[in-house]
Amino acid sequence: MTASDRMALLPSRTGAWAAGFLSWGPAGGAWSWTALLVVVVGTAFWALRERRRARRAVSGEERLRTQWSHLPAALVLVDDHGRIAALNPAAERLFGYGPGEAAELPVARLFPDSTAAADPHFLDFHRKAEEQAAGGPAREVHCLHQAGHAFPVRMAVSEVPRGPRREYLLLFQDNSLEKAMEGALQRESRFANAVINSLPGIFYLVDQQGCFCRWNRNLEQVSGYSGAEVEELHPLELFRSEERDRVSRMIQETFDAGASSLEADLVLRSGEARPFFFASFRVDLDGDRYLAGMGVDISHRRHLEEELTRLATTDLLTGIANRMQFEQDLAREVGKAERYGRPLTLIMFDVDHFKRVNDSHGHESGDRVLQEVVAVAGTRLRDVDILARWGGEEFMVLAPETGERGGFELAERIRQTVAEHAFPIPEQIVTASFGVAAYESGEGEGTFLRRVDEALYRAKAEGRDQVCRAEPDPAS
Ligand SMILES: Nc1nc2c(ncn2[C@@H]2O[C@H](COP(=O)(O)OP(=O)(O)OP(=O)(O)O)[C@@H](O)[C@H]2O)c(=O)[nH]1
Repeated sequence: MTASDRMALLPSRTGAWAAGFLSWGPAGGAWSWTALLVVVVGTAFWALRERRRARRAVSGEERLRTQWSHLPAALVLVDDHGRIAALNPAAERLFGYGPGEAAELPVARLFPDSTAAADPHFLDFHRKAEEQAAGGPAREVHCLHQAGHAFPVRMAVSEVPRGPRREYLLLFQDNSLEKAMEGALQRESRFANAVINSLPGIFYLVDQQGCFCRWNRNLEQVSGYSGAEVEELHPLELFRSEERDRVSRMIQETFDAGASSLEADLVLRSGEARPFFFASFRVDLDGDRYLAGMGVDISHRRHLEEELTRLATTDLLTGIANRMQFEQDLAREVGKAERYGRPLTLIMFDVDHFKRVNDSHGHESGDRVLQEVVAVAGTRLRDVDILARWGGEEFMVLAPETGERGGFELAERIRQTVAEHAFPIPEQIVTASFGVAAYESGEGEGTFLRRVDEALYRAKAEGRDQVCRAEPDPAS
């Protein structure tokens, strides 16, 4: 098929014109073909360029529109009359408006009255845009949801030049999640503080430099130090100087082994020392180590323990040391006498014919006599001497730093005082018999006791109301 044939296929008038054009010319139509080719190719290039340009323009606009629609941040365009020119979908969702619903509304509708009341220039977006451009921070504001509730957001404003007029782009970042987390954190912190403050004892958290990081109200109330003073305190300052090594070791042990406990006296601001039980444990937090712990006031327990010890070691009738306590004292003093070669004397005495006192005046009177014997004997003793009830109507005096002669004289003084004392039992003289033994190096408590007992026995046998010296131990 020739070109003419092809043209013939075109609609009649165009075909006729084209067929004429193509057959015109000196080269039998060849020039016309070339010209046509140039025109067609040129037109095609022009059309292609225009199409690309148009496509570029369209795609730029589309891209903007896509970004406007898909940006997670909420954007509101406001004209210089304070009317909303446009909201992106994120803004519509944030403020609760349907598509296009908020257009043309006054922008003030997006904020609660309280916001404007708090800042009369709040709606002066020009000023805000200038502040923002000068590096001012995005501000936290409250916005108004279409449903009527206010919510916190962060707002940044920028000015968009639009010919002689201005528009403002408001960018909102919903920080309600941030606020909710902040609130949750504050609640957590309040909860932790409430727990710490409701602990029955004192709570402390100390870092490795020995600074108090946290503590509860009890610590301030019990110690008498204010919060500001606690901040300046080193934990060791709360203990007596002689206990600081022990406390220091506990602190080290806690950091090394993870936990430890100790009983020590807490020295209060007033200077009073109060016994506490401390249980501490190590806390590893963000690469740092802390010592956390609790201290419980054990004054009551300590008092009960002391009371129990007193009851266990004291004779209830007379209030002096009982036999168990005396045996401990004797062992200790004998040990000292052996170690330092110092003199030690033991006196044992027994109320004479005490059975008769009971029989004649009753057991209660007998008790009173025993109490008065102790009181009377006590007047003759030094502070270092130990008076104890050995059992029944038998008593012991242990006189450290006292030889046989001094011990004999002491026993004689006690004997005389008892014999001269007016006991509350009419017509009956109360006397006592005494044995005295000076400690012999190496004999031990057993022999020492046996010798003094034998001396007392002799005093009884030889007529009572007298003092007898102990014989030396035949085995020594
Ligand atoms: N009231 C009273 N009597 C006690 C107590 N302990 C022991 N007695 C009495 O002390 C008396 C001791 O009597 P004896 O051992 O016979 O000795 P004594 O009568 O003192 O005679 P001699 O020791 O030989 O001079 C007994 O009657 C005991 O009941 C006490 O705590 N209170």
